[in-house]
Amino acid sequence: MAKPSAPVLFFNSLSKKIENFTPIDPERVRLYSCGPTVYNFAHLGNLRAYVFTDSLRRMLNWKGYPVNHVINITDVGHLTSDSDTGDDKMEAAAHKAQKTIWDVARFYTEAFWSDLKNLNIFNPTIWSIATDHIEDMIAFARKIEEAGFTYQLDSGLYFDTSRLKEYGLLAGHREAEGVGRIETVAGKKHPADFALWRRSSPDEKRQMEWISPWGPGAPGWHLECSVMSMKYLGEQFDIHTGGIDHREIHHCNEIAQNQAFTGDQQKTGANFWLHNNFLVDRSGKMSKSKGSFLTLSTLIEAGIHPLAYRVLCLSAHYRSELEFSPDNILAALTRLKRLVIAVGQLKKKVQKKVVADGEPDWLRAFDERSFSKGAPLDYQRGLIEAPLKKEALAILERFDQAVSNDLMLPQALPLLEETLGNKKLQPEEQLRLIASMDMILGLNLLHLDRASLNIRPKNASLQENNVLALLEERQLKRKEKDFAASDAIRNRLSEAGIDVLDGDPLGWEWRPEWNA
Ligand SMILES: Nc1ncnc2c1ncn2[C@@H]1O[C@H](COP(=O)(O)OP(=O)(O)OP(=O)(O)O)[C@@H](O)[C@H]1O
Ligand SMILES: [Zn+2]
Repeated sequence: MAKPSAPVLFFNSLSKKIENFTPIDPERVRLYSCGPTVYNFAHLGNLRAYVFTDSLRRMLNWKGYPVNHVINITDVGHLTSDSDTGDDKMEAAAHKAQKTIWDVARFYTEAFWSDLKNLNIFNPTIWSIATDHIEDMIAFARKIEEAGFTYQLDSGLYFDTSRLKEYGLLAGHREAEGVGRIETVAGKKHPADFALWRRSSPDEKRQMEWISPWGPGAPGWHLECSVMSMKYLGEQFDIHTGGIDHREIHHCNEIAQNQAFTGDQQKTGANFWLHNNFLVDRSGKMSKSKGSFLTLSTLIEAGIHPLAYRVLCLSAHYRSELEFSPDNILAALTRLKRLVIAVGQLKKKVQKKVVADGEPDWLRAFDERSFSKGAPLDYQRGLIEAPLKKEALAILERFDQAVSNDLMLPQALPLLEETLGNKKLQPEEQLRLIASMDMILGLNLLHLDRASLNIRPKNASLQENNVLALLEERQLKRKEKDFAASDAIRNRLSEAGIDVLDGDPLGWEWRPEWNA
């Protein structure tokens, strides 16, 4: 366990209060995050949810806790509406693409994993795939049925929410706006009741179908998260995460299922329920159902490094809305570039001073591969932080307080710049501080270099070396005071999607132009 430090506090959606976090078992924090429905590419909003869970897990590891993290992949059962109406998202996507659901699921799961890698998000301890757990789901639903919490309709097996003393705790109460909004299915006793099993109708031809005691069909979407979280993390675990759109229905239903299954209406599945707010753009919540949406590939194709999006996410607290705009993402890219260039300069100074050849040991300890399995980071922190003196420790303490206080990353992030600008610190101390903080921020600052950040926009009609040659020519014209020629070059670059930055103190002379 790391040395005494700020207590970890989280806003718990269950109590709607900030609470002190103590793990059920200090030897292993158990964390479950609702995963994506793999019927399309993840949009930037979806990815915000996973930057959040990754930061959460990194913070817990940094604080000395080992973390057992499970994320599911929903490849079955999710309808276009969170209640039990609308099309099955996976079936509809497969029909449209004229592919099998399995092919669609595999394709978008891999695309999702690739996005996570580009965002420097660690793999969880377990990826649990919904369709690998159908037998478990049937057994779980049977137990709920035997306990008398269900009723059957032609369309399937339904959960009777009136059997619970307190359904909808997360949403506020039973008739809370979210719960009351649910559209109804014919025969349901209460609008909030939900399907545990959706029976295929005789005239329906579904690609994904399993035999069950309630006829052929597919599990209701909410079932998988109860089943897989309990299977891998136990009946009551530490933290459950998801976007706030899951708070009113999906998570209320998970809790209802957990309580019916265990027979204990005090149990809530997880002690802490944490919800990230939305990424929004001018038209509101970024959403797949809107048709066109932004993905990480959209950014990369525009010449924007994916970690600029991580910087953007870190700049807002996870419980606040975050606005996406071309200006915001380009500002985040500039911030990332400035950090990378400054850390690169620092690294050169340190390497020259400490050893003539090769990296010092503590820098080698900063290898993300060695801490990507959910293990605590005590050993790495020990090596990195051991020689820090008062001034540096004071910054580290402020960083600790920010990250421990309900993951206040927008307060933690500027401490990078503060460290880099602090003249009282030795370069080595600065670099050690950055290394420690980046274990949570995940910006890969010690390994990125300036060249890797200059991604040429896909549509740019110029090659990288042409850009540089034109920039040099422009500098020459400016020196010769031939401003007409220099402006002409600027315009030419602009037409090619390149925005020239004059007077950039770090000498990063261009950035992609982008108008989404
Ligand atoms: N705009 C957003 N901002 C932040 N998180 C979001 C946003 N939209 C969805 N999420 C979260 O992304 C995660 C993955 O969601 P999932 O793949 O089920 O999305 P979806 O419901 O298909 O997407 P959409 O809501 O766009 O149709 C969930 O935790 C969800 O709450
Ligand atoms: Zn879920």
